[in-house]
Amino acid sequence: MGEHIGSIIELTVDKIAHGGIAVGRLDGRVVFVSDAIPGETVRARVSDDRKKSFWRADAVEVLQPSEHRRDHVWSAAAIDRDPRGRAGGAEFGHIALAHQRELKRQVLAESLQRMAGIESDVVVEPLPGDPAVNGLGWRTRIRLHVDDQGRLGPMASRSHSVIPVQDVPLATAAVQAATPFAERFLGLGTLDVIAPTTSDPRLVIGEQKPTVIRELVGEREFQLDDTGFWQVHRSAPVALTRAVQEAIDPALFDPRAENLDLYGGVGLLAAAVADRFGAETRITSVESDERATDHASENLAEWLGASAETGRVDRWLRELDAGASAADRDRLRAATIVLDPPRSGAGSEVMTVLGRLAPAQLVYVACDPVALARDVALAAEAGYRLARIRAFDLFPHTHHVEAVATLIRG
Ligand SMILES: C[S@@+](CC[C@H](N)C(=O)[O-])C[C@H]1O[C@@H](n2cnc3c(N)ncnc32)[C@H](O)[C@@H]1O
Repeated sequence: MGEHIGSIIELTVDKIAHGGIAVGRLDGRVVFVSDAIPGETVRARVSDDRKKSFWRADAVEVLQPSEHRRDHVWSAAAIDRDPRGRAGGAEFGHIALAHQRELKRQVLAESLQRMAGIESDVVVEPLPGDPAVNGLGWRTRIRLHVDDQGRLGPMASRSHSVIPVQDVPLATAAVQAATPFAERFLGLGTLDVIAPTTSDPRLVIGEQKPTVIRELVGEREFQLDDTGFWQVHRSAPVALTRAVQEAIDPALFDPRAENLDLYGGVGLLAAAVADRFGAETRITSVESDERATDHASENLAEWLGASAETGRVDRWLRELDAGASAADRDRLRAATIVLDPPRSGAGSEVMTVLGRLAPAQLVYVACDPVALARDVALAAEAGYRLARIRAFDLFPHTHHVEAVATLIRG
């Protein structure tokens, strides 16, 4: 093993796998090929032959292009570059935008089918305005790294080397204009460029101390740290607010129940729930980052029944489960629980406790289709069924997709 690395193979790829990599076969062996589109015949350079069952390779030449192939939206990531020198973060940039959504749909539908036994007719919806600008200019935040000459760039898509760039076309015009491409940052690890909705763009250099910024979602303002989590697409906070509001079955919603917003960040989705169901709404937002919880407390201050607590969701739920009185359990059974976990998903411990608490409905916001499908399958073991699912292209030109699923008992 190792003797095939660097060799050029020719193959046709026929499907897309989780992670946005195309899959083909060579002499019966599965090969995961980056920068290829299902249906294409490509020449690819083998990058990993350590496993018996599959190899990895990077497309270097397209022999029979897909009708969906386009010039890459980012020259720094294009196929004419050596694979090790291609910028990461836009791995679908060579695919027509509508077809990117179709490939994301396939991955989501296939994950639900394979892991949870669910046939779904989910579609991936573009965010308003994106198709008209070919899915560019959406990132309100970028993280760039510094190379050994102090230049700025993303990591290469398949290595840990920094690829110096002169543009970041997925970023908003404000972020692009504020990015100091010509400057040198020798010795500094990272540079974040952030364009908040209420103030000028700002740079966060290395491990700089956090500064409080404000973001507008519709008419509502949220405070947060410039180093903290916020949805990246300029339209994502509004889109997810509406999607979560619509995902809640009002017939199952009880404003006086023990409603929860798990993995709550600075309270965006707790506010979405309280905004929809009014001043009486009780909801607790749970988040592990203490500073984010402090901001959430401020952001939720107008609702008397809304609060924010710092805690790891698994531990917090375990303690809730262990200490709940009969009356608490009734309020939890009547609850709507929104959860928006990181990429790894909620996982079995959290889903098991949720199953025991048996809330009326779960609204699961997911940024990873496989983690979602696994957790939907775990919820099914606890008696929940997938009542509704929508998916959104919150990350055009990447393989990422966001889904909002409603799970109800019975
Ligand atoms: C995908 S973000 C969602 C934040 C929020 N719902 C929003 O839309 O702005 C996930 C959040 O979960 C937090 N988090 C990650 N792991 C956690 C854990 N085990 N327990 C609690 N919070 C966690 C992160 O700090 C982050 O704020």
